[in-house]
Amino acid sequence: MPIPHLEPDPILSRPVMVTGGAGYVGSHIALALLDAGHTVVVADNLCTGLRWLVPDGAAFEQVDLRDGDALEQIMRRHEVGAVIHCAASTVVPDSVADPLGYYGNNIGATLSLLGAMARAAVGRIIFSSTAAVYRADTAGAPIAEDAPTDPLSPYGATKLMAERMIRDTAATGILDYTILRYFNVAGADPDGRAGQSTPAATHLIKLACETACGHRPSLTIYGTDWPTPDGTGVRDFVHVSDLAQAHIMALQQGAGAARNRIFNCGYGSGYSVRDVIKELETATGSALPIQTAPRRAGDLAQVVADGRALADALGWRPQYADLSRIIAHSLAWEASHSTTKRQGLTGHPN
Ligand SMILES: NC(=O)c1ccc[n+]([C@@H]2O[C@H](COP(=O)([O-])OP(=O)(O)OC[C@H]3O[C@@H](n4cnc5c(N)ncnc54)[C@H](O)[C@@H]3O)[C@@H](O)[C@H]2O)c1
Ligand SMILES: O=c1ccn([C@@H]2O[C@H](COP(=O)(O)OP(=O)(O)O[C@H]3O[C@H](CO)[C@@H](O)[C@H](O)[C@H]3O)[C@@H](O)[C@H]2O)c(=O)[nH]1
Repeated sequence: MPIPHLEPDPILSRPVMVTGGAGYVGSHIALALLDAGHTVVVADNLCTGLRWLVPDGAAFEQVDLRDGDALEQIMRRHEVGAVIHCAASTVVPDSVADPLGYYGNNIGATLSLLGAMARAAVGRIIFSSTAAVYRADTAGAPIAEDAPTDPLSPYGATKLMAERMIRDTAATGILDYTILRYFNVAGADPDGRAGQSTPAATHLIKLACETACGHRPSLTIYGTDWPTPDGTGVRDFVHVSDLAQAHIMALQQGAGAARNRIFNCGYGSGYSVRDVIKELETATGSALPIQTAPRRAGDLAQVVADGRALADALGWRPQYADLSRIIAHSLAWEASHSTTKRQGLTGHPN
């Protein structure tokens, strides 16, 4: 059979813009892009991001995405070919307290970004979405991409609306998209180049590692009466470096298998809050100080991905699908970057 002649994808020879690239997930994506040989431009207003998390090899543009004119100029100046859109306000309870702030930032930034992409003829977007778009009563069994959506929180609603804006824009033919719905992101770069340093983070593994390193007095377990094997919440923790690889694959297959698709990003395995605590205690060799409290408003018993589509369609092969490695990498980052956290500094501690 003749071997088909595949044209090189012209988008891939141009720089990639990472919005939110000074944040937790975006900084790992920027590193993975650089490792894969791409030219990277980070666009971030540093509202929660940290300048020192932007890798040295990436260009940095401090810009609020809602300033569409500035964004368009940056895209033109760098000749950007594709955008990985991670920038957002991300804390679920904050979105309940301040829905208009969340709609303003997450919808406003995506609207402005899509407009700038249209004007600057940037033809591909990879979007950071979330498991929080799914309807709450789908939780229990692993969730596939065709499960019903109906977000519980304003945060989830902003992400679902942004997905819709992206799909409607793609339908006009001016760009292609891949939407990645992340489950619970955790871990840190295995080589210690990046990790979660967001001030006032709320994620379980981050807070557990802060407790293990003595930066907070105890970890609170929210709810011990969930209908799960040990009574605590169950989640699908995905290593941030595996997640970053999913973005590279989506970008590189954006004209093929990833074109105009939605994928869950999770391993399909659930671990409870108590599993996380046990794993951390094994890693440190000491007991973690713990308190218990009632269920947190808006929480679900179990949220686990059916992640087969990403593996089947794009060939995603996670390297760190193992809670002990996720915790080891998180702990190493927390221990080595403790100075920043303790002193509330924004500069790099080293
Ligand atoms: N961390 C998770 O568990 C998780 C799970 C699901 C989805 N996500 C999504 O992944 C993305 C990244 O999340 P993260 O955990 O890295 O959060 P983060 O807060 O560390 O990063 C967000 C970044 O976006 C920047 N930003 C926000 N609004 C901006 C604006 N208007 N203009 C320019 N920059 C702006 C911030 O400064 C920050 O650097 C978000 O879209 C989030 O919704 C994260
Ligand atoms: O101090 C803590 C923090 C969390 N938990 C529990 O740990 C689990 C995970 O909580 P958390 O790490 O806060 O993540 P989620 O609430 O599951 O939400 C995350 O995962 C979603 C995707 O599933 C994303 O959309 C959200 O942005 C992200 O915060 C839940 O059962 C919580 O009740 C505790 O018991 N104690």
